[in-house]
Amino acid sequence: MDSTLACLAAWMPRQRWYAAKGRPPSLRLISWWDFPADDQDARVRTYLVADEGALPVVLYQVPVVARPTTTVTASGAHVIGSPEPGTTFIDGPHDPAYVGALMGLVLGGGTVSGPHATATGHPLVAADDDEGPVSAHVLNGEQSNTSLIAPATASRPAVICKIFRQVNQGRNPDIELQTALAGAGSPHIAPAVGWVEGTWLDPGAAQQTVGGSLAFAQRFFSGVEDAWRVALRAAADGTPFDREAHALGRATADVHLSLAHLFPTRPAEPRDVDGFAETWRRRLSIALAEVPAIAERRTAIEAVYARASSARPTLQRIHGDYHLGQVLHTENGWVLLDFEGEPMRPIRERVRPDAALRDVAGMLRSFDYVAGSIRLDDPARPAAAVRAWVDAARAAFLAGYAEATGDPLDADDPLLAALELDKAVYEAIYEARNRPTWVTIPLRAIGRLAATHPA
Ligand SMILES: Nc1ncnc2c1ncn2[C@@H]1O[C@H](COP(=O)(O)OP(=O)(O)O)[C@@H](O)[C@H]1O
Ligand SMILES: O=P(O)(O)O[C@H]1O[C@H](CO)[C@@H](O[C@H]2O[C@H](CO)[C@@H](O)[C@H](O)[C@H]2O)[C@H](O)[C@H]1O
Repeated sequence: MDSTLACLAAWMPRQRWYAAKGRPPSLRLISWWDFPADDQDARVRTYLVADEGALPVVLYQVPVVARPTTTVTASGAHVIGSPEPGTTFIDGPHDPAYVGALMGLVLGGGTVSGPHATATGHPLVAADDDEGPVSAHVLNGEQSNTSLIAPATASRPAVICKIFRQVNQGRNPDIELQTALAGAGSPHIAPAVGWVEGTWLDPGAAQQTVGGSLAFAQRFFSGVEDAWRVALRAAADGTPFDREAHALGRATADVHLSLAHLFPTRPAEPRDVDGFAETWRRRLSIALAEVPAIAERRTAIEAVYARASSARPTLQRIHGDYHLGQVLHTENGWVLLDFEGEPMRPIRERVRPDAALRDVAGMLRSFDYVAGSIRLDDPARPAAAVRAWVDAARAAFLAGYAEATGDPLDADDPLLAALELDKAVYEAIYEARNRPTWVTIPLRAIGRLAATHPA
C-alpha cells in the first residue's frame, strides 16, 4: 500500500482539485471500495485518502482504474503512475470501466463496499434496464471537482455527474439545497437525477463510522453557455447586459426567497456579525501572508469591515460561492449551479445560515471580473467603456434583485461593501494559488473598494 500512496501523493499536487497548492500531500489511507467491472483487465477502486499535512485534515476521494501496463490505451495526461511493475493506475473518471460503474450506481442504485466503508447509489429517476454500461466524458475546464457528462439516450436526457473530490461528513450542500429547490418546483435549478452517499471510519475519531456525499447527478443542459461566457462576449462587443443582469438579479432573489421558505431563518445577533468579522480578519491575514501587495491597503480594508459591525441581516441558507460561472443561460432563463459554498471554507461554516447579501456581493465581484479579464486579454483596450458596462450591469442586477424581494437595496450598504471587499480578498488568495496571472483583478478591486469607503 505504501507504493500506492506514494504514487497518489506524487500525482495529486498536479490536479486542480488538490487544495494545498505548493505542498506535497501527507497521505493516510482511510479506506477503499471496489466496483464490479465487466472489463476483466480493469480493477476499479475508489481510495479515500486523508491529507494529514492540511489543517484541518482534508479527505479526498480518488477513483483509480488499475490495468496491466501493456493494455493501457489512456492518454499519458490521465495516467497516475505505476505503483508496481507491470500495473498502471489511470485517473478513474478518464477510464470507461470507472465511468460505467459510477454511472450504474447513480442511475441504477446499489451498494459497493470495502473495509469499513460503503458507497450507495440513490437514483431519483427510474433506470432504463436496457441501457447497458453508460458512457460519459469528463467536462473540461477549471473546476474544483470532476464532472462526467453522459449524453442523452432515447429514454433519458443528458446527465452531468459531479464527483466530489473533497469529501466531508454530512450531506453536501450542493445536494441538500438543489434537491430541496427542485422539489419545490424552482425553475432556476437543474433537476436532480440521483446521488451517491458513502460511509467510512472518521479519520479524526477511532472506530467511529461517519457518512457523507460522494457524487451528485443532475440534468445536463447541452449546448448552453454559462453567464460568464455570455457576459464576457457582451462586454467585449460593447453590448449592454442590463436586461440579462436584471433577470439574473430577479432569479437570484427568487432562489433566496425559496431557500428562506425551505430552510430555517433567524435574525443575526451581534455574535453572528462578530463571527463574520472574525472570518474577514482571518482571511485578510492569510491574504497578507500570501499576497504581500495587499499590505498597503490593510488599514482601509479594516475600516470597511468596522463599518459593517452594526449590521443585523436575517440569516438564511444561501449559494455561498456565487459568480457568473455558476449560472447557465438556458432557453427558460437563468439556472443556478454548484451550491457547495466557497471551496476554501470549512464545511461546518458553509452549511450555516448566512447573509443573502454574500451572494449579491459575489455576483457584483463577478461583473468586475469580466472587465478585469478583458483587460488581461487586451491591455490596450480603453478601460472607461468596459467600466461603464460593469457599472450598468451591477446597477441592473441590484435593481432586479430588489424588485423581486420587494425590499430596497442600498448599493452603499456597509455589509454589502464589507462582503464585496472580503470576496475580493478571497479571490486574491484563490488566484495567487490557482491562476497567478489573474491576481491583478482582485488586487485592483481591493484598491478601489477600500478607497471608496474611506475610514
Ligand atoms: N446541469 C448542467 N448543465 C450544463 N452545464 C453544467 C451543469 N452543471 C454544471 N455545468 C458546467 O460545469 C461547470 C462546473 O460545474 P460546478 O457545479 O460549478 O462544478 P465545480 O464544483 O467543479 O466547480 C459549470 O461551470 C458549468 O459550465
Ligand atoms: O470552481 P468554483 O466554481 O467552485 O469557484 C472557484 O473558481 C472560480 C474561478 O473559476 C472563482 O471565481 C473567480 O473567477 C471567476 C471567473 O473565472 C469570476 O467570475 C468570479 O467572480 C471570481 O470569484 C471562485 O471564486 C472560486 O471559488
